[in-house]
Amino acid sequence: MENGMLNEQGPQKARSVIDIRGLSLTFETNDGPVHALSNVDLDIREGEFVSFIGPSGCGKTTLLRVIADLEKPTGGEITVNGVTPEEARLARAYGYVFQSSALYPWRTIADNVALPLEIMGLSASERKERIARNLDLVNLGGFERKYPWQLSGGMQQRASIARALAVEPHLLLMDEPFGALDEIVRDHLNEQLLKLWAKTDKTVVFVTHSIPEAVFLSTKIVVLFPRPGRIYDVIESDLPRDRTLDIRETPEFLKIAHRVREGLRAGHSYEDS
Ligand SMILES: Nc1ncnc2c1ncn2[C@@H]1O[C@H](COP(=O)(O)OP(=O)(O)OP(=O)(O)O)[C@@H](O)[C@H]1O
Repeated sequence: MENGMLNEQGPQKARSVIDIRGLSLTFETNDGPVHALSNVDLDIREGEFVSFIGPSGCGKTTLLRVIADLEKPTGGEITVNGVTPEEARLARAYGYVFQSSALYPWRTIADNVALPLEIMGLSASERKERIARNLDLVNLGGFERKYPWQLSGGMQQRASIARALAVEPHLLLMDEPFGALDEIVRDHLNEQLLKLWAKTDKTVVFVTHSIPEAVFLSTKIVVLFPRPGRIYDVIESDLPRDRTLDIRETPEFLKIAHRVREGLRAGHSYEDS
């Protein structure tokens, strides 16, 4: 089963941001080759919120890292904003949010957000303005002088999102940013992230293990399969873009969640349990 329901509301006509054709990546290891990705085709358009979901080891993080030019593919084609991932990285085309917040404990929240801006060579006044604006966007205004260890896990992740946003990329790459948080905090951050997405009109690529998270957030859900890592299903969501958590009780939501679960079941092996 590949390529599903067509989305009448989706941004089909929008500009292509990520274009992937026949992409493969094989890691050579002491135990032989690991086919992390095999023959992946994917088109991500401006303004979409795309989630990668699949069993452990199916290549979700690897695919995100290829987009970010943190891994080189061994076959196929990929463009990001119409150029190579390396050119896109050098042009600071994306912000990257890691699984753990990856904030520097010896820097205040403001100084953590400032770091990429210092590397970009922005002036002190421009840095200050961007720090304030992006901390406000994630509701962390007033926490500039705190150190990461003085904040909760959810606040730390919001700070790392502010840091990724501060370079003002149109593309946000997020690798399980809320995976380590409890469900209530995760729900709250999911809502905030959707609001932020609506407000800033970014393209988001988001890795998750959670079906409700993927369905709640996404305009498109990509279900991956392991050994070798490949795309099993692409689901274009027909949920309205403007959503609140209540939508999770609706038949439309449950229908999509069911289809994602079917895909995950098909790709799951009991070795993973
Ligand atoms: N640097 C590496 N060297 C060798 N093998 C690797 C490397 N990085 C990833 N792999 C392998 O590639 C496959 C895909 O890994 P990846 O981390 O992308 O999966 P994932 O779907 O993100 O998994 P998880 O959900 O557990 O984070 C796995 O079999 C993994 O062991």
